[in-house]
Amino acid sequence: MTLTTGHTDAAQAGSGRTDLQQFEEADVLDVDFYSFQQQLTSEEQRSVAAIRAFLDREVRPYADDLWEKAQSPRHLIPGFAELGLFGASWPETRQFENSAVYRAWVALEISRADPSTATFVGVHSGLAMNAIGVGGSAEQREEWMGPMARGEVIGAFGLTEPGHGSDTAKGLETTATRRTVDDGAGGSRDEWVLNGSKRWIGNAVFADIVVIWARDTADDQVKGFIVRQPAVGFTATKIERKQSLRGVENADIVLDDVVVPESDRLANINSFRDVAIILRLTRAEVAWQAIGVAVGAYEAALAYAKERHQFGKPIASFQLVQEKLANSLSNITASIALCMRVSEMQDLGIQKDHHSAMAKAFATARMREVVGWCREIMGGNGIQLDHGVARYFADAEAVYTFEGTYDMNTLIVGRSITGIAAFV
Ligand SMILES: Cc1cc2nc3c(=O)[nH]c(=O)nc-3n(C[C@H](O)[C@H](O)[C@H](O)COP(=O)(O)OP(=O)(O)OC[C@H]3O[C@@H](n4cnc5c(N)ncnc54)[C@H](O)[C@@H]3O)c2cc1C
Repeated sequence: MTLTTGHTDAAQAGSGRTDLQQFEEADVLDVDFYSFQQQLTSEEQRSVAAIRAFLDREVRPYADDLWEKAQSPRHLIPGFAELGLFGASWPETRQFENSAVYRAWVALEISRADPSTATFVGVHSGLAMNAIGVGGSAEQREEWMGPMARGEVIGAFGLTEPGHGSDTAKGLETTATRRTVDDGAGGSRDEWVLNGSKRWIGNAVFADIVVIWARDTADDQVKGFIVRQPAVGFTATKIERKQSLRGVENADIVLDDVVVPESDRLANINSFRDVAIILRLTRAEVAWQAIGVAVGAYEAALAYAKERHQFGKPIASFQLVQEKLANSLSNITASIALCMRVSEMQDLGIQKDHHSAMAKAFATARMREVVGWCREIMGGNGIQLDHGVARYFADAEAVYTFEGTYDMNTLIVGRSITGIAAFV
């Protein structure tokens, strides 16, 4: 059934098209409202298009199902590797020279299709590969980066502990004790003994290597260790009954006298300051992931608003629904503008902790508003997986919290404004 709104503009009457048809044809349907993607090179644009097509084919149709079953999309690892999703920022593993803005759009696209899949990729390629890329020696990079880019080795990143999330820099309790042992051939070798526990560690139940952050009992500084799996004394137990990012398999980890050779200690990590370099890089990408969550919800709500009729009209014709759609697109557009600059600053080598902290706090707060409005547009159907918004609505909560909560990122910005750290 074709509906009109009774609008009688002469030009429109001449065109013979209804208000709804004109609305459908208008370019406001494109979420890249200010054509930000024009900044990508043609090679980057082609790659984003190929990734989007893969996601539409292989991820979108199954995302709700995996979410319900609380399973990671492990079967897609070869496809992701072929598309160059792993290690795209590193010269030794990238498929072509690319910008941080390109990688950011890729993060947005994956999250737009499925935030759990984006987190799975983010943990492996962002956190674990960056830990080795930033903190590893030439030999460690040589050993791990290629196999990780090809998806032959999957990584996890173990920082958070049951008692320490926001205060890991100060509070980290997991210990690393260095010792020298007889090598059985008349010489000696150095090794480390790790003890403690970790919580929320993504991919850890099936990862081939888990980067564990622990405090050196000799100098009290945080060091990083590549723990090869399986390892004696290491257990990872899947966290069940999550209600957000269910497609990410998170684990509680126990380290009970886990022995790691000195050659598997990340050679260039000397304190938590070095860990912060990794978090700065990934935090900016999580801001883009948040935009993808908002876009996914917005697109589903927009389609629904045009289909769903109440009072004899599509609900998209009601001013209050249009306000929610307009505010959602404004939030998305403002977040993209902010995050574009942060990504450009990364390429320019001038991105600081407070820049990515502001992007993460801002984009996740705007995302949370968008998923709320989009859920509301769907009425009762908004709480059911089948209608396309509920998953984004639930997933937004974890994205708001991990890689530094909204509060902590805001306080990092506050520290840069005032020179006073409110969180020590
Ligand atoms: C789905 C998911 C995946 C994750 N994946 C990983 C992973 O792969 N690896 C990993 O290491 N970690 C991971 N995390 C952990 C994540 O980084 C932490 O949850 C996050 O840092 C917050 O820590 P917390 O949950 O312990 O909360 P807490 O630190 O206990 O914070 C609780 C509340 O107190 C507030 N708060 C704390 N301190 C202050 C302060 N000084 N001022 C004001 N407010 C404050 C916080 O903002 C928050 O609202 C993951 C978490 C989730 C949910």
